[in-house]
Amino acid sequence: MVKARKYIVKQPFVGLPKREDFEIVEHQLPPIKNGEILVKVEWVSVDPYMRAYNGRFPTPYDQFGFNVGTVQDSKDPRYPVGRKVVTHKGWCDYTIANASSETDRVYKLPDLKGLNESLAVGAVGMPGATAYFGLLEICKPKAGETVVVTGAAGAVGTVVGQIAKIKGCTVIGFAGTDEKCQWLQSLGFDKAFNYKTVDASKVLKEAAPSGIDCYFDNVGGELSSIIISQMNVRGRVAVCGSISAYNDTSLPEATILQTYLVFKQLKIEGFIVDRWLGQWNVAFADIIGWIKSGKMKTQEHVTEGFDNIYDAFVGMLQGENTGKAVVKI
Ligand SMILES: NC(=O)C1=CN([C@@H]2O[C@H](COP(=O)(O)OP(=O)(O)OC[C@H]3O[C@@H](n4cnc5c(N)ncnc54)[C@H](OP(=O)(O)O)[C@@H]3O)[C@@H](O)[C@H]2O)C=CC1
Ligand SMILES: C/C=C/C(C)=O
Repeated sequence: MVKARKYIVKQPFVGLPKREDFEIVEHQLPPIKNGEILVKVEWVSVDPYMRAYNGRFPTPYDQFGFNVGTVQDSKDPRYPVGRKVVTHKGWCDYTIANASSETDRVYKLPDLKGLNESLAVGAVGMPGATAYFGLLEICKPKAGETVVVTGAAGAVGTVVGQIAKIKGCTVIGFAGTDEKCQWLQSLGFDKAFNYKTVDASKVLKEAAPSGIDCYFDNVGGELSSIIISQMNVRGRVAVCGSISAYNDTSLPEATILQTYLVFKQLKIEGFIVDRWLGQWNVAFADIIGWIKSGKMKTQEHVTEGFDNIYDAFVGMLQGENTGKAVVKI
């Protein structure tokens, strides 16, 4: 019998999630049954969707999310002892998973060719696939076009901007500190602006005098309205998320965008990365190749310790991370 720990969400979040919204529960895992594996978790991911999806589930629920671990015991021959796996079993130190369960979402760790295993919840995981398919399938950027990305210094945004550079675009990022903006420029972004201090409308007119062709929207809100208002005819917007509003308790006032959508004939499309679930490996192979060849750089914001997952989560929502926020268990 293995003693395990996990985080349970006890009550719906109101505004920024509070420590008391969670409870750490210690429990004995039963012996595994046929088709199950026992996994020792090594890396846990903290992501914005854990906030965004909170209202959809009745409480209490086990905090879901991707993690990386090693199979310790197995009654599934596809996943022998020692096999590295990704699961969606969330914030826990040991877990029992079933690879045939849609919610457990077990898959073999991709061949990372020597890269850090934690990347399997970042650039070579769900966030990387989000960037890859959202940009390439919805924005469809062409060489020479101008791409803007918000949330640019985060897990998804850093990959979006670097893929756009690889595709020959001019890339403008928005992020929440001057340090993040300097780092983005060191990655090859043509311009990066601190959305908290600049006049976004003004800096965009200067940085993209011929207008914006593609916008990868991670944040929503007024910043996105300003960006969309400066798009070129037939511009494409991939709406990935709206983190600026996840902690809001009331609907904010909104700029009317229809004028721009109509007269600029914009295409604006929301998406969930699972649309391309069967093709994630294609994204992972390209991203691993770009990292190995030096065309793409990754950075992680690592928090140590199971007891600190809540702090890592709230820190990420408040912008403490540069690159992907992960927790080492
Ligand atoms: N559609 C899909 O399938 C998916 C969507 N997403 C979405 O992509 C977005 C980015 O996720 P991810 O890369 O994992 O997270 P990040 O690594 O970017 O972390 C979140 C970042 O959001 C920024 N942020 C917080 N509050 C605000 C605000 N009020 N305005 C602007 N930015 C803010 C912070 O950076 P800063 O310092 O710059 O403010 C923070 O670091 C989210 O909206 C998420 O929900 C993610 C995965 C899949
Ligand atoms: C799968 C993730 C979705 C969002 C909105 O973050």
